[in-house]
Amino acid sequence: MADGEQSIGQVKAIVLLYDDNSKKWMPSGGVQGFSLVHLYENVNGSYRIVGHHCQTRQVVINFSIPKGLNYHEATPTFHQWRFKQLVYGLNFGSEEDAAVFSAAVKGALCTL
Ligand SMILES: CC(=O)N[C@@H](Cc1ccccc1Cl)C(=O)N1CCC[C@]12C=C[C@@H]1CC[C@@H](C(=O)N3CC[C@@H]4C=C[C@H]5[C@H](C)C[C@@H](C(=O)O)N5C(=O)[C@H]43)N1C2=O
Repeated sequence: MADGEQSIGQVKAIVLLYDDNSKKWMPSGGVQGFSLVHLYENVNGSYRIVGHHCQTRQVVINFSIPKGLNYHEATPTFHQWRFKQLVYGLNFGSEEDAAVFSAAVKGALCTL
């Protein structure tokens, strides 16, 4: 978390990237498993989705939310979005976590 940022939501989710060649969802950072995914709000009004893998502590996602992002809820526990040739997927541990995170992202999007 950079200075001037605060977490306005955190959930556990598996962070995935879609591999167009193999047509498969691959774990971001190459290691299967859950990450702690935060939605950070910056004092400058911007938002980032940042996730750290629970075992490796790697940063597996560091995504600045652009105005007008199409955040797609494919299923109650799998949400996804496209940005610059990348497709991100969040596979949540529960429908509750998914709903909490989705509400936070949609709340952020409506301020952009
Ligand atoms: C117009 C457009 O871009 N549309 C995108 C979706 C989108 C819409 C609007 C805005 C943005 C985006 Cl991104 C699209 O359709 N895309 C983006 C790339 C891939 C895909 C294309 C085809 C396949 C077909 C099926 C589905 C898929 O991938 N789904 C379904 C749910 C299901 C849930 C969980 C995961 C699980 C973790 C592993 C695996 C499993 O279940 O084994 N799996 C899945 O199979 C997961 N696809 C897609 O999402």
